[in-house]
Amino acid sequence: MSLPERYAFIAEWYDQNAAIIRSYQLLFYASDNTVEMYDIKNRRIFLKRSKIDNVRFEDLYIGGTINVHSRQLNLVEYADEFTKKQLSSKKEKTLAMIKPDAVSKFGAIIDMIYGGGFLIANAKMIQITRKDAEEFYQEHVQRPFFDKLVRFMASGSIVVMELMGNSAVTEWRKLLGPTDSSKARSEAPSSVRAKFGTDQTMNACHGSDATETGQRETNFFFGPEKKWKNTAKLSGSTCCVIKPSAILEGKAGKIMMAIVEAGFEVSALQMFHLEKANAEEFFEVYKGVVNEYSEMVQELCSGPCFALEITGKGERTAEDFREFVGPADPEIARNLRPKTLRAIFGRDKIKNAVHCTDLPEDCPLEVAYFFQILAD
Ligand SMILES: Nc1ncnc2c1ncn2[C@@H]1O[C@H](COP(=O)(O)OP(=O)(O)OP(=O)(O)O)[C@@H](O)[C@H]1O
Repeated sequence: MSLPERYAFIAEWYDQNAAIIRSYQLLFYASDNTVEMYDIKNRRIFLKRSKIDNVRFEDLYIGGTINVHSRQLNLVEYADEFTKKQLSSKKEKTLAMIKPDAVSKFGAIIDMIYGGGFLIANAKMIQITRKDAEEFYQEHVQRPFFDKLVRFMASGSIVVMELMGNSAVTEWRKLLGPTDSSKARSEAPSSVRAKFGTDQTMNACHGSDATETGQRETNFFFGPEKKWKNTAKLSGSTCCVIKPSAILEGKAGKIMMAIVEAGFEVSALQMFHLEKANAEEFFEVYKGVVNEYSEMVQELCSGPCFALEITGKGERTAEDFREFVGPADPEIARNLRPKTLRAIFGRDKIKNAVHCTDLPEDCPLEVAYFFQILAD
């Protein structure tokens, strides 16, 4: 199907130096994936029509963020009727939740989500209370399984995700399969619940059941009203960041699976859309030390990244994980340490799949940077 020519959005950028929000009209030409921008206030062209590597048609939706020349732009509105008409029904939002029984399989589930063509716009691992679960599942309060359900939902960590895509609500429910995991195994054997569900209550994942529910439920977990406690331990752990290019290449779920298969535990997880200033601050120790510092910063803020807190090997966690990640240059890794993460998933020195904390003494700082300072 050939896509219509031009989509228009209002994009906002928070200019930290001037401490003001600047607004732009952003045009995306689908025929050649080029972007053009106008500064609305000054009525001037801001960016001549050009190709921006990491901006794809899939990333353009209201509430989404894109990175144009190290500026993180928030897409806040459609800028014309054509774009609104074309995209509002297509770019649907839904809540996906990995329930406590399947949290250990989060990598495989995230891999199925990317494989299913969804975009993950937001994600975090949290622990909810029984009261939160009662509020979330209030429509089921009269059902006989209510007590069992809310007890189960508060029994361990969960991962909540905002999925975007064409008919995301229906498509995600299709991928989930029937509510009862046994029925899923007989009727939809390749579904998420068939593969990872246990029974009728412990059925691996949740999905919103209608467009309005998708809006309400994503707002419940990602809106401004509630604060959620992440699951980071903040000690005895190390930090891993799955870089934007690896996510773009669809490798995030596979990287997570490999980490767990190697015997590590992921005790916290969150998706971040880093501003350039944050990426610079996070990589500060490499400034003036590593030649590729600017490119590393550029890569880290070029799109969403996943921050993971890694535990599971006691006092050896930091060193063992560093070993498992392998040399910074994937080419060298492929020659010397072919089983390491970077050898398998890295592309080049900058797009080397993951960052991990180098020195054990920096682990608490790096973990805290994501899970205390940046986390909401
Ligand atoms: N008959 C039942 N016995 C036990 N638990 C049930 C039963 N029916 C539903 N549940 C639990 O309550 C949840 C919500 O039920 P609902 O009918 O909304 O199912 P669903 O829409 O397939 O699942 P979800 O809303 O979690 O995506 C189910 O996912 C399951 O965990």
